[in-house]
Amino acid sequence: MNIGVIGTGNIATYLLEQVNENHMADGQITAVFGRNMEAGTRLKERFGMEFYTDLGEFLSTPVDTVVEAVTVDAARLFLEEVVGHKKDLIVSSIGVFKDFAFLDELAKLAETNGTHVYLPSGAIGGLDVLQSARALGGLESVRLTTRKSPMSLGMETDREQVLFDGTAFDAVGEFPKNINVALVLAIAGIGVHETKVRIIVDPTVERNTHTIEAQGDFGKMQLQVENNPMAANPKTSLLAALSILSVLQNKGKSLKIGN
Ligand SMILES: NC(=O)C1=CN([C@@H]2O[C@H](COP(=O)(O)OP(=O)(O)OC[C@H]3O[C@@H](n4cnc5c(N)ncnc54)[C@H](O)[C@@H]3O)[C@@H](O)[C@H]2O)C=CC1
Ligand SMILES: O=C([O-])CC(=O)C(=O)O
Repeated sequence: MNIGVIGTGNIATYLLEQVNENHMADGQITAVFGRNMEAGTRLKERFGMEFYTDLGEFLSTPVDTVVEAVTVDAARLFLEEVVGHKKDLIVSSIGVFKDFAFLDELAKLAETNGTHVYLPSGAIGGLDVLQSARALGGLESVRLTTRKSPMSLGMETDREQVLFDGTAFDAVGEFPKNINVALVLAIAGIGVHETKVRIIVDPTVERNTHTIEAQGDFGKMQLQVENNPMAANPKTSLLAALSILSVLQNKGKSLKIGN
């Protein structure tokens, strides 16, 4: 598998380390697209892939799978063209699907082009439970409580404070770099306006902690992940990068685990 990566930041660099240096997936990152020439040249020298600042040129290379690792706003600019070029797509910035119609469009384009769009579970879990729970429409409520350190939220404070309490839709609008998890939860569950989100800044925690509570015909679920932040970008949890690596590892396999 020839893999392309959009982005030259933390997740992009982590994937280059794990795939090209440590051979932790069945394939090679052969091309990276980004806007930062200096970062791209540095990555090229270290990991041996090609670097492109032109998206069309990047997509004309023989990559079969593209990983997006930029930002919610930048993802909106690039994703359609990736699927349009008949590439499989793995999305990190799930917040881009706050516009649900865009996800629908992208999925239809992928179907027409015979490709796949992957939404990794990222920095959370429980998506299997939510999808099973809603199989007959009986999932009633989903709530996410996210607790992060001031550093992870890019702010300074010495007291615990609820920064946001509302819907997944509004959460992504206000915290696009911190709450992609709310969107994947909404997509797997009951939607962006029905999924409730609370974001708390807490100077006593080091880990990015996500607690998911769901209820429905199936019963109840409570799931908490306490994520170690990544050194290169403490806004992002290691589990988020690992989940993309895991999609790459499982992609070609005949055995699928979980729904
Ligand atoms: N799904 C999930 O659970 C999670 C998703 N994320 C998301 O994953 C994405 C990547 O995260 P990191 O690598 O940690 O972020 P990062 O900030 O380290 O890297 C993002 C890179 O995107 C580049 N970029 C921004 N706008 C661009 C544009 N218009 N064109 C080209 N490049 C552009 C920046 O230069 C930067 O290098 C972010 O959107 C982040 O919010 C992060 C954590 C969890
Ligand atoms: O990495 C995390 O813990 C969650 C995060 O930033 C996001 O969902 O955007």
